Amino acid sequence: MERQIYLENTAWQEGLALMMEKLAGRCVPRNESLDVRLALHRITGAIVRAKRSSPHFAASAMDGYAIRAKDTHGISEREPRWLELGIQAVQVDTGDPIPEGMDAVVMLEDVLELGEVGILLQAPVVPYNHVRPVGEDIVEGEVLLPIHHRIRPQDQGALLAAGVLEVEVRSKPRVGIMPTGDEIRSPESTLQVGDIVDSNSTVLASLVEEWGGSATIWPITPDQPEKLEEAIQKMAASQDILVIIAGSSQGRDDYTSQMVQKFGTLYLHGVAIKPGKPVVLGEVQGKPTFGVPGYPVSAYLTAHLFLEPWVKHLQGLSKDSQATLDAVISKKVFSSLGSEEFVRVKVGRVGDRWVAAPLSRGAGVTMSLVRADGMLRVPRLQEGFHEGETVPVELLRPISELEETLVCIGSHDLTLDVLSSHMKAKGGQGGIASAHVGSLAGILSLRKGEAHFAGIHLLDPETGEYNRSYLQRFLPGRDVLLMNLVYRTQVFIVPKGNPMNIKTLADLAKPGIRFINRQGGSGTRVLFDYLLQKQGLTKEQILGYEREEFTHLAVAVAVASGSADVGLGIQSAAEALGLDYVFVGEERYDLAIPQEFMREPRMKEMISVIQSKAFQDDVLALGGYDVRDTGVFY
Ligand SMILES: Nc1nc2c(c(=O)[nH]1)N[C@H]1C(S)=C(S)[C@@H](COP(=O)(O)OP(=O)(O)OC[C@H]3O[C@@H](n4cnc5c(N)ncnc54)[C@H](O)[C@@H]3O)O[C@H]1N2
Ligand code: MOO
Repeated sequence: MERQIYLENTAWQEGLALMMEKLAGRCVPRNESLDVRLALHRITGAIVRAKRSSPHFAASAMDGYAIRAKDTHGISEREPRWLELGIQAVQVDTGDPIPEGMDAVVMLEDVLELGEVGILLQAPVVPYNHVRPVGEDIVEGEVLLPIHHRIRPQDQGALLAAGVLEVEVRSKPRVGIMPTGDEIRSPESTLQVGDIVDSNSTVLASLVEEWGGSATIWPITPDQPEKLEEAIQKMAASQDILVIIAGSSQGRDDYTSQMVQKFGTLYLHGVAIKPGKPVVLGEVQGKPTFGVPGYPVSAYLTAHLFLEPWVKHLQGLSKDSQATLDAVISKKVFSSLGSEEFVRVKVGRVGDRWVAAPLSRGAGVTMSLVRADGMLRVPRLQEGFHEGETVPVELLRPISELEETLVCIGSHDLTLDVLSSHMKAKGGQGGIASAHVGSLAGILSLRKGEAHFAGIHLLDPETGEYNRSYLQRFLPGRDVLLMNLVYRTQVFIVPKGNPMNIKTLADLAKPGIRFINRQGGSGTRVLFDYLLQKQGLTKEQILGYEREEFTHLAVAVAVASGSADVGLGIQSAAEALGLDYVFVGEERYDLAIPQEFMREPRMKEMISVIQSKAFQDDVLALGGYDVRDTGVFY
């Protein structure tokens, strides 16, 4: 098969519009009749009218007595009147039919006296008093629901009350999802090097279900043209929409676009978005067909941009617009010209403004989608955003949750995640949104009003003291409290068995030892530079000094994967990955909290969690932590 090496660079909106223009008229919604009791969340395919009135008989609205209103004319407190039971008054309960000839109900509590043969009234009653007339709620023939209405529980109630047992709904669009690739394995497989778990199929199928479709995941198909051809034809025969995962790019085994061309029409290969550029748009046997890129974030995003409108179209719906808010961006976002880039962000409200902190940009980083509170779009003809710029963010979580979230910008520590989940366990919706930028950058975020607190561990080489002098230097005149979160053990993280026999800092300068560093401004970097200086070593003597990671875990991963022999980091990160370590020293990890946020209920909540035994026990279980001052203010 010929390799295509040209990808288009069309705006995604144009790609979608082109596909709609070619196919929308031919692919239209279908209806089916469904038992109302099974119709929750389905979309009505026609106007629904009442088959009978409700109530269908005049009914008492209260417990009491049915009477004739005219029998009460002239009654007053001074001239009460007896109505004879069985003749002028008949006892009824709420919902009972009104007996023939009666036209009003007096409530039990409005009856002055109940005698053997009658009831004594002291006020007149108007006709239809406490009577629900026929059709009070629903009149036969009336429109109950419009077309293209998503059926809710209360709608089901009204339909049944109105005698409607079967309702015309849109058939769920059938979406076939085909994972492809020689390296793709089903989730339960034991993985060999090079194998990748098929996570995309489930993500896409669940999205389709959320959008009202019915998804079927096809067996994993290897990168062989004959196998792919057979599968795609079978899928086209039974499904309304086809999705082929991976093989969208230009590699040796990327066949999707040729396949679409062979069995149908290729409309477009490649749009100007990042991630998700190599998406394939076309039709096979008249069915809208999508080749979504294999990288999980790309697959998710292209599904939202292209597949969602089609799943909705086949139900007669259009895509809902996303709620947005304006947020101040916490760090510069650079984006290359020419592509619209979708950046995942954490969002929180600090003081009276919203702050957005960008997350990892990699198309393979699924956790960026898990952690994201919102999506920021960088327009095609823009090279990004400046730090501090106000930008619109599309929300991926309810705003009520975000209102309760505390924003922590600063150094990374594993106990922050434990803290956040303890806060959620207590019923808090928000928890902590943390961005890991290093201690110094965290202090600067406090200065700019972009965080509620910062996690910091900055050693002052002059005094050997932690943190306080940095606050004085960078936040002069600001009232910022320091609370200890933990003492933690810094270690040299080494592979299991310590094959390079690293014992002291001096060993790091030995020839061939590859070090992995932390970014400038991180507390661990400050500590490392301090240790080097104390030892009389220079950075030139450390191989890999220039190679930087942003978190302790990333350093541990570099050691675990064999790309570095040693890194400086916290003991818990080494333990989390089953690595060995060499003790370096204990350091103080504090939370710096501006006084003005201490009044916030969510901050008080966090402090009470930090001071709880349950939280501290979980911290100790991580290993490498000491909680002797946890929750103590200095
Ligand atoms: N020379 C070029 N290489 C690539 C380009 C390019 O323009 N020139 N584009 C890159 C971009 S951008 C993307 S996105 C990917 C698209 O890749 P494909 O759609 O062809 O997919 P694969 O290469 O097969 O896989 C990419 C990645 O995704 C993993 N994958 C695949 N299926 C699944 C699944 N069902 N569940 C989870 N993960 C999956 C796969 O194993 C790979 O790791 O191409 C770039 N390359
Ligand atoms: O388009 Mo790819 O999804 O940028 O990584």
